[in-house]
Amino acid sequence: MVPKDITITSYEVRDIRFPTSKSLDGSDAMNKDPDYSAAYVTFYTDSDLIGSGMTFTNGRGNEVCTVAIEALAPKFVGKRLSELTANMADTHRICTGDSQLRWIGPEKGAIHLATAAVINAVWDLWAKAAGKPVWKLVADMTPEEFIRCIDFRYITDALTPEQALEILKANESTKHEREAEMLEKGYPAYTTSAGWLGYSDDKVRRLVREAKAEGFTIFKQKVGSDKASDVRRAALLREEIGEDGVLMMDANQVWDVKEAIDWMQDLLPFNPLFIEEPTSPDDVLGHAAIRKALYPRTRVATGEHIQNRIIFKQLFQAEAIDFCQIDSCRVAGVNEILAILLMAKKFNIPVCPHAGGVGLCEYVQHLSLIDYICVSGTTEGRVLEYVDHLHEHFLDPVVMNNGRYTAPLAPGYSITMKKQSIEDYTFPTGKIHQS
Ligand SMILES: C[C@H](O)[C@@H](O)[C@@H](O)[C@H](O)C(=O)O
Ligand SMILES: [Mg+2]
Repeated sequence: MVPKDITITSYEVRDIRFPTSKSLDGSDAMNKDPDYSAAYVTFYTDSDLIGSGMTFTNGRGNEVCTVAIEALAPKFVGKRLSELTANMADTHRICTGDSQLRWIGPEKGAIHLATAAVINAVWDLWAKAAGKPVWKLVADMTPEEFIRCIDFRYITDALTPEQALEILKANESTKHEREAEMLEKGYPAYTTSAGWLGYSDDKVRRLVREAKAEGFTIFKQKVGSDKASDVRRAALLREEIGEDGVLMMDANQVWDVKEAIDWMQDLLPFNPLFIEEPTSPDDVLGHAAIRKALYPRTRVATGEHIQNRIIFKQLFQAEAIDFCQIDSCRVAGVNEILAILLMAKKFNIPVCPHAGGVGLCEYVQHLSLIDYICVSGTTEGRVLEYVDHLHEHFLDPVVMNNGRYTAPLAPGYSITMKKQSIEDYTFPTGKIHQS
């Protein structure tokens, strides 16, 4: 039974790790043997409902993030859901404005990853209480309710609340058409999981063929470790996907600015749509320089390590990127994402969310639907990342159909893990970690 207003009564934090390094799933030039991990929080309430949230890390990063979540979660105990959701911008500041903690951010690093976990858990609870998936909860908001979720501090020089309202109001009367279209067709996706760096050429070839048979036409290749093998792999991928297939490349931050420009000269003949994370995520002007040197032969994408809305603002202002790859749990959850979606719309940059990790596909399907239905109003030039790993651990896993995400219908944020998976993969006590 769901009482009229529910109260958070306690929380639990888990360090959940999946040994993906054994198969090199998720491997790239910077993260050679990642263990996909979730620093996972559950809010228990005085009802049957629970709020689930997580942030993504690789392996031992979980040790730090679970402690950071422990520092934030107690602030939510005793709070009524209605008081947290009445003004989500204020709820954001419960985490980002605590002067006992703010010094270790602000709004970046482990404390911000932890903020994402707890804020997303509130969204999960809110949506479950409303009986809707998160995307629908947001799609049903008025423009005024939508912008009440956003902390506009530090971004009003690029986007004012009034301008945000204007964007949302312009889409209001046609929202239901786009919602119906998404329910019918789903959101277009690309796959990264055929192209992990540590896979053999034979495995890549087999996985590309399988993905093509499943309806995928857009593929991402990992680059940046060894130029000769990048070129060989790119030729293999082009051969498999043909000139009509779309190829993306991802360097995961391994290069200096000039090195990125030079290295890409040998890969440009394979016609990559973009080069992702060519250099440090903090280097706004470096991205701008790389973009200037390579445009229009290829474009620049980044976002999975962009720490907050402020850096996204600067990337937009500096014309440093062509694709904005929001990450659902690096910035502070749905609230901050809404701010970034609106800025991207204003600067006319397509949003193609990052999803290479555990739970990220489950999260971002909601965000792309919100983007399409409420903010951008188009899927043109937009495609949502998909990786084919670990979905079986979630109660409401993503459902793919012909290379598209099917709109999720279950109430919540699709991020609640199965009890057995939580037990088995909790580090170090879970059964999976005993051998
Ligand atoms: C370690 C991870 O698998 C990354 O390689 C992954 O997030 C990747 O950058 C991506 O774009 O999906
Ligand atoms: Mg990437």
